[in-house]
Amino acid sequence: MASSVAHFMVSLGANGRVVSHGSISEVIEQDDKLAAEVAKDQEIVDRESETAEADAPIKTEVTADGKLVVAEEILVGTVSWPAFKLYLVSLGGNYPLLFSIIFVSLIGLTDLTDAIQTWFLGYWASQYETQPTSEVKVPFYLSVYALLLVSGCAAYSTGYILYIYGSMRASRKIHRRLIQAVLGTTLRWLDTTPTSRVLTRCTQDIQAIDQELPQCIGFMVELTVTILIRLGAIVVMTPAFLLPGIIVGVVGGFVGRTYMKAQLSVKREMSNAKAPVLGHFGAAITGLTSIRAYGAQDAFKRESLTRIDRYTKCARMFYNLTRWLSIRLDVISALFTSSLAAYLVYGNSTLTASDIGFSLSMAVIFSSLILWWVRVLNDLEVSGNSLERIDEYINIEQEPKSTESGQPPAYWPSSGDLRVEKLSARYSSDGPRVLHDLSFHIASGERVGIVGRTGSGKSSLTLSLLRCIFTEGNVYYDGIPTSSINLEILRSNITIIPQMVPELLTGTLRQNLDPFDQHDDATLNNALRSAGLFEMHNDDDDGRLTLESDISSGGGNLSVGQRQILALARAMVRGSKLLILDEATSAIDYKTDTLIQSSLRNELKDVTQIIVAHRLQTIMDADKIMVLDAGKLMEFGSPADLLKNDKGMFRALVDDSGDKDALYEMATGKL
Ligand SMILES: Nc1ncnc2c1ncn2[C@@H]1O[C@H](COP(=O)(O)OP(=O)(O)OP(=O)(O)O)[C@@H](O)[C@H]1O
Repeated sequence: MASSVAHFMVSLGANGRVVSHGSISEVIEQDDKLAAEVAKDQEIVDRESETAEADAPIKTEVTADGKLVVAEEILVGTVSWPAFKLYLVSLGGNYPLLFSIIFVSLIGLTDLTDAIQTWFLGYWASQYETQPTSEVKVPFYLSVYALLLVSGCAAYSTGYILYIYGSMRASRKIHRRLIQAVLGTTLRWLDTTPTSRVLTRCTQDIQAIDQELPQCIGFMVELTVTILIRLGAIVVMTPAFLLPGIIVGVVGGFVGRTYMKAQLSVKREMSNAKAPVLGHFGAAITGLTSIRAYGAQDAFKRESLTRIDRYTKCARMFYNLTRWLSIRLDVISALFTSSLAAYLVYGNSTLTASDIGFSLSMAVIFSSLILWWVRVLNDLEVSGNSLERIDEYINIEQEPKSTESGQPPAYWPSSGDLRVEKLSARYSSDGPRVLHDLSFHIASGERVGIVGRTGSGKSSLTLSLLRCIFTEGNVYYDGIPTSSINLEILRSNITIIPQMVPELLTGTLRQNLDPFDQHDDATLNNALRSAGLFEMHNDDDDGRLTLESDISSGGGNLSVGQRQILALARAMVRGSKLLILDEATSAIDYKTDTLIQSSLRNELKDVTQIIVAHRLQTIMDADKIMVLDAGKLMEFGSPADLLKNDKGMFRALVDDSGDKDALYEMATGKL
């Protein structure tokens, strides 16, 4: 594979030592083992390229069906009532209405006592104008003032403590529902939704629900109540200012709406412009070595600056819009306050000096709060969009939930007997069928190899056994139809090693093999041995893997082959009656693969094994072989029987293989 680009080659042994080095032909000459592997590799590459060419029309057809359509992301401007209701209901627990009334009343009480305090100070001061100083009952006024302060504080803290508890409950509840919805969704939804989008919902959007949204709602309630109480106080003192007050509110609201509409598209543009800046930066960091190697630093810098410029333009516009809003609202509030002041000072008002002072103080606060109100409303809409998006995810399609009747008898499954009748499958309810009326029977403990061209439906068959995709027909596992069993029970009784690179978790090898600490060391070590891990290195190797070896996130510190071996060991430890291996040993060398297959054969005798393999050697000694083509079952029988059929597909596959003779020997050796 490397021969077209490499001039120099280094061959490494299992212990990481250099076995031979030099030009490609020299190394191959020196190392017989490598020479044999190169020859085999070449055959596989040749065969695969032939298969790929033959498969090309199928692939195009598949793409033309457009089965995998990534769902479009919804960007909403205003928060819809259902989404808002979700939050309010979670906030108030079992009594959302009562909760809202109590919270708003307590905040109202706080504001009322605050307004009365200001008025009371004026009233107290006015006593000195009508009575001699010595007759003013200072302890009385001081006590009333202190009482007002204390009751204001008490109402505010009670209201907020209640609210904080409510918002924590809402966060927890919404988070739990989101995670449950994502974990319980269909494979189809996961297929069509990019992981990054799910991550954003579970991190950025949840963060908005944890922090910004409750803050905004709390502020909004507080500001609205404060504004109404201040306006009410002005109107009580100067009823003529009811109309101007309402006009200020309406004009302020109108300016605020205009601002919000304009800034929404600017903000959207800003976030569109931000992603490319971060994306480009991330790509530059990842590809730093290549950038330096090709001397492309300047080009990258230029591109980065162009993207930053685009972002800055939007950010500047956003800043200007904020200025636009502040100037208008400041002018409106200044007009309101100054006209009220002019009326109170020069009009024929009968108010006392302290009442005039009180009214003016209320007017200043009232008009300054309008700007805040608009800003908080805007923030509420932004964080409300997160709520909207989470609400959308909470309502995504779900797999069937567990029911009482889906509980199988305690003895189930006592065997790995699998009977499939007229099984058809599709990836979406309206998508094309990928499996067509498959019927077969696999007796308990049998090893069945599945072969077929790329796209023939091998992986789809394994997925339909686990009910991961839409199926029709019947599958009986140990005599019970899988469609009648709760999904979690069905899946916990079938072990599958899927086609992709196995995922491992950060922790020790032991935690990966036995996450619930249910097995002893002997069982775990046996599984590792059977899976072929100890075959890969000598006992005295420094880097030898043991149960205590650390595994980094995703198994990043292990080779793909080692990860596959661990996945196999994990499957052995689980002890299911049905084991499905979907190209589980594709990254493992021939020798280790042979060893794994023999231990699968010898140690898992009573386990039904379904093996999808890309090497015919892996499944040549299976009890039965299933040949699939375009989702149809073409052949099913023992390898020896299938080889007898001159026109058979399996026979053709074996005859095309470079190892034809060895394969025949393996198949007939079983006879
Ligand atoms: N996630 C998916 N969504 C929609 N269609 C799919 C999906 N995965 C596979 N298919 C389609 O199902 C059919 C069977 O694919 P499948 O992956 O089962 O084949 P396979 O035999 O396992 O191929 P390979 O050997 O390459 O793994 C193909 O037509 C393929 O396009």
